[in-house]
Amino acid sequence: MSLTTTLLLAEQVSPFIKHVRSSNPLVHCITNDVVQNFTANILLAIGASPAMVVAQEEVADFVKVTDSLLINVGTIEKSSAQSMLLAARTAMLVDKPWVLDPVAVGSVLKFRTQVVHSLLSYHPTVIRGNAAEIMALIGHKAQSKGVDSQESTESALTAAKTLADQYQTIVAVTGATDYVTDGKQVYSIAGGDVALTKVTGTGCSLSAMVAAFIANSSDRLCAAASACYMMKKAAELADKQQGLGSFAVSLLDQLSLMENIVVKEK
Ligand SMILES: Nc1ncnc2c1ncn2[C@@H]1O[C@H](COP(=O)(O)OP(=O)(O)OP(=O)(O)O)[C@@H](O)[C@H]1O
Ligand SMILES: Cc1ncsc1CCO
Ligand SMILES: [Mg+2]
Repeated sequence: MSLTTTLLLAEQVSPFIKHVRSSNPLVHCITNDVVQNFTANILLAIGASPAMVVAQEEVADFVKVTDSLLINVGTIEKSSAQSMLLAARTAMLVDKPWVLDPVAVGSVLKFRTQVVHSLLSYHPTVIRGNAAEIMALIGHKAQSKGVDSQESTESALTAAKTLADQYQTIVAVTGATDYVTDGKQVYSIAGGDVALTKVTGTGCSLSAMVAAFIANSSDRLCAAASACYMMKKAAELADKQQGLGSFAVSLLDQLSLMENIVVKEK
């Protein structure tokens, strides 16, 4: 299976950034306890409206009135798992785009792995994960350390294409270079900064950004890739001199200031 990889260009990204700001999508987030606040602020910075609604009694009704849904299994428990399954099933039934972030899925953490496999049957629009997570989803052995990948995205590219084909979905596998594929086409996005791996929740928040970008979009592949591009570009522009705390704030600043991709291609 050899597919050509296309470099995503700045001019392809700008319309998606503008679309999110002008349409202000309501993004329903069922995400982990570590990243709730950071994720909400990142969504606000790009012009989306976050809402963290988790109760089993509420998720089905809420999915129907939102523009997209994010499910992230990072700190999954029995009760939140039921909410995730109900929300994903509803999203499929009412045709709402949704993103699955399969945090730390794999052989060690059996409960989340089982739930993630059930969630896959509800047809996620996009799966966004690091290399180890994407490899684990198709049963490949992958090196990871808790929530962090120790695999390159290049070694996960075949797994990403297989997964996209198998579930008729879009897979975004992120790392030093991000690859976004629907199994037919692959976009690659290089750059960013390694500082992104030193602040918790950048991947989780990127998954939320992908949810915002695919809302009300007819080109979901390019929309998902554009979200990846925006995160990398903001990290390049953010201040890395003052330490990681300031970097996290500066990343939010850069996302909030970005109206366009005005930076020259490398
Ligand atoms: N070595 C690297 N150089 C540049 N950017 C990177 C590197 N590794 C990851 N990134 C970027 O960091 C962001 C998060 O991706 P990553 O694959 O680390 O997600 P994750 O493991 O799910 O993260 P988290 O657990 O923090 O949510 C993405 O924008 C990705 O492009
Ligand atoms: C650190 C951590 N643990 C569970 S979820 C999460 C956030 C980054 O994935
Ligand atoms: Mg992750």
